Amino acid sequence: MAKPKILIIEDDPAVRHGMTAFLRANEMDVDESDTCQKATELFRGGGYDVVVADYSLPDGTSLDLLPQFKRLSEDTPFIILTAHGSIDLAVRAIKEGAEQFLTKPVESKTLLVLVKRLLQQQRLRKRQEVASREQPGPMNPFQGVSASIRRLEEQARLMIEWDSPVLILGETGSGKGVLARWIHAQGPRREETFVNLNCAGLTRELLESELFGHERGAFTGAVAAKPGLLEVGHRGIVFLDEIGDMDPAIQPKLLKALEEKTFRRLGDVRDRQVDIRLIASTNLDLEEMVRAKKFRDDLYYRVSTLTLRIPPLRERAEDIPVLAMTILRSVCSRMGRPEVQFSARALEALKEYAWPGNIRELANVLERAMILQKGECLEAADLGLGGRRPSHVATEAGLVTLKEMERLHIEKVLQRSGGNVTDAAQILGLARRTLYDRLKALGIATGKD
Ligand SMILES: Nc1ncnc2c1ncn2[C@@H]1O[C@H](COP(=O)(O)OP(=O)(O)OP(=O)(O)O)[C@@H](O)[C@H]1O
Repeated sequence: MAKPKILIIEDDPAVRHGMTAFLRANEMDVDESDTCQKATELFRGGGYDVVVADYSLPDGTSLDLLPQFKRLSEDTPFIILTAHGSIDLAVRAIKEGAEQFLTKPVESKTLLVLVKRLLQQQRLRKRQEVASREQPGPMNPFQGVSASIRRLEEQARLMIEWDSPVLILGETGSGKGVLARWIHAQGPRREETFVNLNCAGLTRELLESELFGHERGAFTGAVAAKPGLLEVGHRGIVFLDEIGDMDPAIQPKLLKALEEKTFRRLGDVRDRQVDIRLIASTNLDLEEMVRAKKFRDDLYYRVSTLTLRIPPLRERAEDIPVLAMTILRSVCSRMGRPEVQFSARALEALKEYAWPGNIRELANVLERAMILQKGECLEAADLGLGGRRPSHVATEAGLVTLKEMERLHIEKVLQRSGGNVTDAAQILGLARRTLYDRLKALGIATGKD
């Protein structure tokens, strides 16, 4: 990954060299200028992530540069340094669009922290922009014509207004998260936060501190206090994915938060008030887990007040064409390609296949097909379903071969890591090379690393 690129504009050589050397030693790419003119030339070349400029320069001030630079690149943060900490100047600088104002002498470490924070904010902003462009609104979880999906929509609409918890049941990849987001977007809490947490694979300590937060010193490594998701989601919706995997020791605390609307951060002595709507989901049989005493019955009764069950794709094959076309359209637009159609045979193949990984698997198959084929029509052979098991062979719901399970699991982890193979390999406990070999053997395309 390219290093962040910083432009330092400072006419005092000692100060300039000091800042440059320190930022370079901290993995940043630094260009220097001692005048406004040279800085303008450099900045026009583009690609700067942060500008650090002394106020007073031999041929002008950084307030002369600021509006020009903002016109050229509005998103590049601008830090102004000055020897005279004047409130007036600071107010003008901020009004003109400067992100920060620092009084000299500036400690290198302070500058580094500030630059890093601005870089992080910039990254976050970009990610949010991308996300909002990719998803103009929440996805429609009820695409299709089947009676079961219409029934699900009717039931879900009845549940929107209330504060009672909702339990969403469904196989892996069937769209439980999409439905939870839809409920949030339609309901009275839509302006408030939606936070989600996957309870699977987290140690008890981590899950507890993620949910309830902790005070400083609550455990080794708790160097600062941190609010939990219940606090962050106050007034909004907390979506707990895979609640069946929640450690039994945490379950009574969650029940207390739901029933009494209070909870306690780890290491804290006082209760805090919280108002959340809980949406939980699982692909496990929670009732069976209650019978087997693996899940608390009181929590089960509380979270399952309102239950929605998403049918697996293979039970609503008539919905597959609509879903596939919607997903294909969004893949094309993400890739900047003109719209692609399915051949009649390809649609048949999609309907015949069992889809043990449900909509997630469908989306992955279509994305891979689009990466590998460049024409205007997707044929059955382009889908690569040949080696996979058609629906009439999958005799019992959810029963798949070990190889299919491996493929599904890898696809799921890749999805969670945003397609990043290095991160996925780490989650799977594999060497990156080994994961690449498995991807090749299973015919999984990633599109990026
Ligand atoms: N109605 C839909 N339209 C388009 N894409 C969808 C739809 N439902 C789900 N998807 C896509 O399928 C994938 C899986 O969806 P989601 O994460 O909601 O499933 P899930 O049931 O919560 O999965 P898991 O059991 O792994 O938690 C996501 O990439 C999502 O974008």
